[in-house]
Amino acid sequence: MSMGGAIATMIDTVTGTHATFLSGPVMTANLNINYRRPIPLGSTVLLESSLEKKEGRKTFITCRVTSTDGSKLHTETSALFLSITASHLLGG
Ligand SMILES: CCCCCCCC(=O)SCCNC(=O)CCNC(=O)[C@H](O)C(C)(C)COP(=O)(O)OP(=O)(O)OC[C@H]1O[C@@H](n2cnc3c(N)ncnc32)[C@H](O)[C@@H]1OP(=O)(O)O
Repeated sequence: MSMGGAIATMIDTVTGTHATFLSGPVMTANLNINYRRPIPLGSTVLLESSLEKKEGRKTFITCRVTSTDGSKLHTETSALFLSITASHLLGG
């Protein structure tokens, strides 16, 4: 079975890339993952990332991890990304 942290990395990467595409530079503020069914090691899965809403600096994204045919739901996630400036990245 795949580890929860590895699954979270996959989800953070996909939703973070999606949020960056929509909103420019962002950081993950919140990642809320419900693990519904285990992911067998070595299996191929589908990640579907959707924009829920944008409110000012906040970009809310949802993400489902399913089997490739969509029949098995592995995880459901809601994520919040906050737009940041270059100075935030430098610790300012
Ligand atoms: C491959 C490409 C991937 C790209 C994406 C990569 C994403 C990452 O993994 S980044 C690494 C992990 N994330 C981090 O280390 C982030 C650490 N946290 C931070 O730096 C800051 O807390 C940060 C930037 C998220 C927010 O700080 P800051 O910009 O000062 O915002 P702040 O003023 O506290 O809050 C702004 C608003 O967001 C809300 N907010 C902030 N954090 C949260 C949170 N965790 N949950 C809910 N709401 C939040 C605040 O309530 C506030 O709301 P409102 O304006 O309505 O009052």
